[in-house]
Amino acid sequence: MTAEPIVHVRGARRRYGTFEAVRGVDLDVHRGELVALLGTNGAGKTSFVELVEGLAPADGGTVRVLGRDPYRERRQVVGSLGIMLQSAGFSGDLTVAETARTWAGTLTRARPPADVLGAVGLDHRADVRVASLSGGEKRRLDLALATMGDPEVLFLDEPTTGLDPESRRATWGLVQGMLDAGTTVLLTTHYLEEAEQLADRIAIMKAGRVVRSGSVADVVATEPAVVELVVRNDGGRQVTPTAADLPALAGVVGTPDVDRTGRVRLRTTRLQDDLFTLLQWADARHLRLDDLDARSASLEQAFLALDAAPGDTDDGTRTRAEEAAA
Ligand SMILES: Nc1ncnc2c1ncn2[C@@H]1O[C@H](COP(=O)(O)OP(=O)(O)OP(=O)(O)O)[C@@H](O)[C@H]1O
Repeated sequence: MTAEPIVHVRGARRRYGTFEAVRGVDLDVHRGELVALLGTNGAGKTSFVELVEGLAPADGGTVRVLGRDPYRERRQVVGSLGIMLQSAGFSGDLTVAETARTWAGTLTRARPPADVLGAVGLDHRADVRVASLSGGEKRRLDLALATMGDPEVLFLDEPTTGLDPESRRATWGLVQGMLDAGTTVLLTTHYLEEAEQLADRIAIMKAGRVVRSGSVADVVATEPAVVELVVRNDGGRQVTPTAADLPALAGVVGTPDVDRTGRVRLRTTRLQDDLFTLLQWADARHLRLDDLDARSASLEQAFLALDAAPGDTDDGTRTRAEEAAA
């Protein structure tokens, strides 16, 4: 039997007045797994994550963390959660060390503050006032505090925004270490590379709904691969085929494009089958496929295609755009 997911959400909804920011979201996160929530600005990620963090009540649906309602049974779960918000709002007057010690005092069990600050590379800044930290250093302090209680479940809302590439990689290493130790993580991010690096599964939100979810490979597979090539005859001379000269391809999307230089470019949902057909076609005609470049879509291409696709919002509630138009 599959163990109960650590985070289990069905049909979650959240409204601000008449505007519905979270519109029936389902999501499971299993023990030791990292799920990354992606989506453009305003997609509803933070509004959703706050429901799971127990910071706001859902206006509909079921939200469970460690088997409990994180809002109504907050006292029972809060000690097992680590929460890194987009802006934590610590007092700027305290030093980094004082902030860490104060935070440790609020936890039932806390790792030594010096260890936690060391893990995020802030040990040498311990005596600096929080107000004097750079944006990236503040993010790292937020992460240190979120992980100080060795949480079973860690919520990270854009944890590496504003970090330089080195600190970003250091953060990924720290999160990976926590995953290896069995922590369950729900992460929101705008960095697709971060999701590719860390996530077991991703969920892409758009206008309050999850429009695609699965492993990165699953999500990327929904977007056509691209094939580019130049055709030459057996004497090495370039031949410029028209789209009609090319063989029928089972997975081709749209019409193959032949540019001014004779380079053929097509998109296909059946890369292997269509490459095989093209190679057979060329072989039978004593042609060569030169400069052949066949590549699966990137996560960025899949993400942008989903964002560009028209949304389905016909359920009686208003999206932001509909609100503005009303
Ligand atoms: N307190 C609020 N009152 C009214 N509308 C809100 C409130 N908080 C968020 N919204 C709206 O809800 C929608 C979703 O916002 P949310 O912050 O959840 O998106 P997000 O995906 O986290 O965006 P970002 O990537 O920019 O952080 C947006 O249209 C936002 O303007």
